[in-house]
Amino acid sequence: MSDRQEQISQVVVTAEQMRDIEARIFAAGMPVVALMEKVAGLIARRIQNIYPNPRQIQEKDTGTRGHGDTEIPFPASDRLPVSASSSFFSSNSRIGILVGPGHNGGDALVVARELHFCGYEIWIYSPFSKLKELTSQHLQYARSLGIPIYQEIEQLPSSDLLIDGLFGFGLEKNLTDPIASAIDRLNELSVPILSIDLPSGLHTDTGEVLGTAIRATQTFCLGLWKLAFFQDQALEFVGKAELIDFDIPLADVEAVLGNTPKIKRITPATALSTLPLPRPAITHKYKEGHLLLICGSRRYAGGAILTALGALFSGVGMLSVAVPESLKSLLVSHLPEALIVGCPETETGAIGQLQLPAKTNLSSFSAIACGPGLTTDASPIVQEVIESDVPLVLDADGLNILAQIATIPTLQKRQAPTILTPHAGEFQRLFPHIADAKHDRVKAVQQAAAQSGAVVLLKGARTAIANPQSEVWIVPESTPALARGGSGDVLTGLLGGLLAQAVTKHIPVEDIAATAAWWHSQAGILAAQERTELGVNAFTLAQYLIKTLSSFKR
Ligand SMILES: NC(=O)C1=CN([C@@H]2O[C@H](COP(=O)(O)OP(=O)(O)OC[C@H]3O[C@@H](n4cnc5c(N)ncnc54)[C@H](O)[C@@H]3O)[C@@H](O)[C@H]2O)[C@@H](O)CC1
Ligand SMILES: Nc1ncnc2c1ncn2[C@@H]1O[C@H](COP(=O)(O)OP(=O)(O)O)[C@@H](O)[C@H]1O
Ligand SMILES: [K+]
Repeated sequence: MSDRQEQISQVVVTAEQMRDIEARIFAAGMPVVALMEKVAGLIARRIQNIYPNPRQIQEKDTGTRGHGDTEIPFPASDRLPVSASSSFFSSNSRIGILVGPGHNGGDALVVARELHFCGYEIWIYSPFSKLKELTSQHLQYARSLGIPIYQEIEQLPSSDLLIDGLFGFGLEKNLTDPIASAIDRLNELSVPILSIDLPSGLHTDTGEVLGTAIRATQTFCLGLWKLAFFQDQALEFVGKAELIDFDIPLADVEAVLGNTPKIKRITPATALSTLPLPRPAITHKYKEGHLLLICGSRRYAGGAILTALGALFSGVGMLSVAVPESLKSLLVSHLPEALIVGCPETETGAIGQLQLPAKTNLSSFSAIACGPGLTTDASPIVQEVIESDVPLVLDADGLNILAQIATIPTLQKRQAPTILTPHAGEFQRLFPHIADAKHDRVKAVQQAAAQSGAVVLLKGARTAIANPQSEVWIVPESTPALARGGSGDVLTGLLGGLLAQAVTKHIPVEDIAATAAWWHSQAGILAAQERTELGVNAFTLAQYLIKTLSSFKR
């Protein structure tokens, strides 16, 4: 990947930012019509690559080279094998093109024309009577070529693939009938749908469904990643997401977003560069961070083991684990290398008092991670660590206790860095006044971090991390295999272990939170690839952490 591609792949934009970036390109002299040709040309070639026309394949096999036999500038890796690709199309490789009133429709019409010339059988669905001028011209030309055009949903012939160019980032208000019910009917056809730029009907920034939306099998996001692609609620509409890079100059991106964009996609390069690797040759265990984990109760013993395993695989120099006395022997048997601190417990089996080894206090540790499996009976312990001056990760019951004692005023008193790792339910308890949590996770996490002064890592299908300056890091890919009890405990341990190392190496806290979340998701992805989505229990996930890292480092 070139430096430019790497930088582009980190960028995430809102509709307004995308409009401003495009406006700069047009103002600099790039004709709108030329850009549309370029973008749609790339889309058309990509479609030929993924869904080769069986007629072309036949011609190739028999040595006759027909029109459209141009070089395809994409790797062939995701091209279907010839036999499979031939069978993707029933017999006639028929593609239906859905055309909206704006330039998303214009893009779709250029794709229609190009695929028509490549021998695909094309029909067009154009339900709007008023089109933008350029779109209207492309429709007129398509008509002149004899491509059938339908206005009514009832008239549509069958197809093997639909290309959705109804709306892109220009959609602003809710869709209403008749287009809304047409979209519902298109979704019911059980034909694969490839959306151009964005599944039509989704809000470009929040990913909310504006009335109704196309359920795409695959979406080609044009130019720069739009924010909707990383909002959980959009994922079931987006399908497989891919960026079509059409050479937006970095200078224009920077002019609109500034040198440090507010929202960034975490890439392998950014995540790996934050890891405390390589280790200096001359070091010792206390220089590589000392993490104190405070977790577990008689009721929740397993959570303590999982958190400790996550920490173990972070590579942290020293690991101490404070648990209720009755869990000590269990923890020792699972983690012979950790220092297990048995603590006096309450009647209910929660940690009643932190009893650290002689000559040790909380300030002896580089970082503390506290919460998994504690139960809310451990409230005094959580208050004690919050009052300490040690960098802190709070999760699970640590967060529930924080919510009980008032999140924002409590955190504002802290001097050392704090990372909160709530899932959506815990987030709601911590920040009940943040109304955006349900319809805009990214905005919600920004607000939570700004108000509390903590780094907030909001877990979900696409985990988002924000710092108090409202900068956001997004984990761009993950797997639902992680939706299992205990996966979050592994993350807390991993993050705690990385934080302890980061503190000694002066790595920014928010960067290490982003790296931990990315690593955790990648381990889930690799484990799911090898074991299916059903085979990734939390214990297994922890075992995949190091394997994942070495697969990237190779
Ligand atoms: N200018 C270009 O040549 C380029 C075009 N691109 C494409 O252009 C798209 C943006 O184009 P536009 O700004 O024209 O916007 P869209 O094509 O996304 O949609 C806007 C059109 O839909 C109408 N509309 C909006 N909300 C509606 C509603 N609720 N019900 C019915 N009609 C509604 C508007 O009146 C307008 O005509 C991008 O998504 C992308 O596909 C760019 O990606 C690449 C460069
Ligand atoms: N649908 C999903 N896709 C990807 N990751 C998910 C999904 N659901 C949950 N996760 C991840 O799994 C982990 C679950 O953590 P959490 O809710 O704290 O569970 P637990 O407390 O049982 O460990 C988080 O890292 C979260 O981001
Ligand atoms: K679209």
